[in-house]
Amino acid sequence: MSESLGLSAHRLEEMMGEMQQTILVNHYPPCPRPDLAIGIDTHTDVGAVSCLWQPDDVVGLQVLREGEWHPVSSARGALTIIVADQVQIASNGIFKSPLHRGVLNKDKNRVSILSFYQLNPEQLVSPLEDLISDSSPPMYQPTRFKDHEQAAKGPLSANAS
Ligand SMILES: O=C(O)CCC(=O)C(=O)O
Ligand SMILES: [Fe+2]
Repeated sequence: MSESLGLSAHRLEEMMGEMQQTILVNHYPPCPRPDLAIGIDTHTDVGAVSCLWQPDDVVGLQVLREGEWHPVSSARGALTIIVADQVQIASNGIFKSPLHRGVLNKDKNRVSILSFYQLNPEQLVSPLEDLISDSSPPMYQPTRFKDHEQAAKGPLSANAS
């Protein structure tokens, strides 16, 4: 990911500092009225990146793009990588941390397994200097991970001004 921004291979990782991995297993039981209920409501992931494994063929992850919800299916056995907020900040908005949600299914169980890469609570993340120029001013202020986690509600907003 760093190299795709024209940076050295570990630049994003260095900005994130020592990360810890949190594993989460979600179970979505069948729901007779999926139109009236939600599994996991709209959010962005707050850490660096999230790896999602959907072991069943039941699609439940949706991402919001241009005002529309799109299902995200994975090839069998494949991991889906979700860019999270800290990579959006460090890349100065080039990588986007998508709004997503988990929806329910009428007659099928669904399990999703996630590995979140979280930061040390004191870790300070700011847009990488190499990505800042007169034409690309910083979109975010340096923010400690614990403060971001606390404030995280809804979409990540540009707050450098
Ligand atoms: O179950 C899913 O596919 C998404 C879960 C999710 O977004 C989360 O736990 O943060
Ligand atoms: Fe999520």
